[in-house]
Amino acid sequence: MTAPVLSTPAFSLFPQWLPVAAAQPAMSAPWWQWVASTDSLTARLMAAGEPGTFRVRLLRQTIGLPQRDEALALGIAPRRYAWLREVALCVDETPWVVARSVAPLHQLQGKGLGKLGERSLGSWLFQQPDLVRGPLEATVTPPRFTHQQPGLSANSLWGRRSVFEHGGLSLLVQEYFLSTMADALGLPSR
Ligand SMILES: C=C(O[C@@H]1C=C(C(=O)O)C=C[C@H]1O)C(=O)O
Repeated sequence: MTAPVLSTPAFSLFPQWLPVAAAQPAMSAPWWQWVASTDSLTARLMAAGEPGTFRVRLLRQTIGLPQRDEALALGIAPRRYAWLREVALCVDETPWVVARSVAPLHQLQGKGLGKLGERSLGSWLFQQPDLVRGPLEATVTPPRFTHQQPGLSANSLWGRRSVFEHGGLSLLVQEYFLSTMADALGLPSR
């Protein structure tokens, strides 16, 4: 199926992020299963690969300024410092997904996220009984945070984002599915 919205030249006039339902006409059914799922992506990737081959590779964890669209998604001022975490979710040492998570610094106290290291943020999040996930949005624009690793950003097929709420913390999670994952699982190009 062709992409009625995403492939038109006018798409550049649309917001970068679309509600996932608005992107569905441009998305194959196999990709919809991944992009629109609301359960733990970590758990899904663990189940999709050979047992014991899933790993979170920490690319960067730091304190810095969020991108403008990230601040808007979190409802914070753009010049407000945030906790930034960038990872590659790997199966058998191959990155399948790259993710960037952003949380307002002042909400992080006592959460212990600084010590997460290469343990999955998703595994921690989905253990929280009061966890609420906001609406999913999708994009075809490649991630900016992997620009210095061209192999990663150039291979992004779909991106998605949503805000998790837990115990006074708002955490924006953005995940980009790479063509390496499509190749390994026999998924279509989009
Ligand atoms: C939100 C989840 O967490 C995943 C794990 C991440 C991490 O360790 O930084 C980041 C984003 C997600 O891809 C999930 O598993 O659904």
